[in-house]
Amino acid sequence: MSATPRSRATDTGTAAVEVLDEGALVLRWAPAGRDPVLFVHPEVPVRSGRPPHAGVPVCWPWFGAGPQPGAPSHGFARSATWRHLATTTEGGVATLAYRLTPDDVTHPAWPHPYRLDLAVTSGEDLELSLRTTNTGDAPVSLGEALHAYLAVGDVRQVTVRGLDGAPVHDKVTGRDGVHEGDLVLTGETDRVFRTDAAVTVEDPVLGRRLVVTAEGAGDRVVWNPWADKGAGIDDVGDAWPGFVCVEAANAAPDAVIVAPGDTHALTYRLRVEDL
Ligand SMILES: O=P(O)(O)OC[C@H]1O[C@H](O)[C@H](O)[C@@H](O)[C@@H]1O
Repeated sequence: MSATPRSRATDTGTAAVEVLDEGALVLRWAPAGRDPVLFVHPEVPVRSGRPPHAGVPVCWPWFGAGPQPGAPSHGFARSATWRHLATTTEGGVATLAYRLTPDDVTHPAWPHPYRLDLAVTSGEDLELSLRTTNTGDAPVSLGEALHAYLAVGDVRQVTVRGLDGAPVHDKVTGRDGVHEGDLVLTGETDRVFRTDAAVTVEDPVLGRRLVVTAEGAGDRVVWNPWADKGAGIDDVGDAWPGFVCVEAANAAPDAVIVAPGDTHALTYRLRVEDL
């Protein structure tokens, strides 16, 4: 059995946060007095060498299937061990800084020089800022996502708001269209919405509303595998009703081009409100 990955936990009294060095994955976050906001399977342990379906995986430098056959789903950053640069706390807010460069990991499917920085800020809100710097001398194409697993009481009872009017690609049916109204999930859901709108998840079971805002990302992805597909994912299994992924992404064909010397920033913010 593989080892438990190294994690860093900080509780400022305002919020508690835990981040794994592997994937720079925010595994847990909860403002003081609140239930956990991110999904983690209640019984299946997180293990080294296997990116968990939990917390906030960093998908980078592509989203979904890779540019070459055999390239890992969602890129190579989520299975790499990032360098922890610092943890600082000030006024009840903790910030953890992580970095990844080609000295740490490369992949033949994306053979470009880069510097990737993730700053995780845990206070009354959770904020993740993912900054990609092109340190080479040619433009690069970048796909990415901050793939948050939001913990909910029962995914069948939540209402996802904010997507009305957005062009949508349904990865389950292969169809394109325009989304109308609120989104209520009634089966396997895997949709890429071309919008940068704020998205809220109203959860009557836990009596709370999760508010997601993001910048630097042209897409919002909503995913839940439902029972059949969930059964084939060992750290989802029958816990599938306990989350909905609301991801901020630049998914193909909305990958971004980063010019030499430039930095592209993707920021994801999460807030909890009472219903
Ligand atoms: O199992 P993974 O590689 O972590 O991917 C989990 C899911 O991530 C995203 O939400 C994609 O849109 C889905 O198509 C994919 O199934």
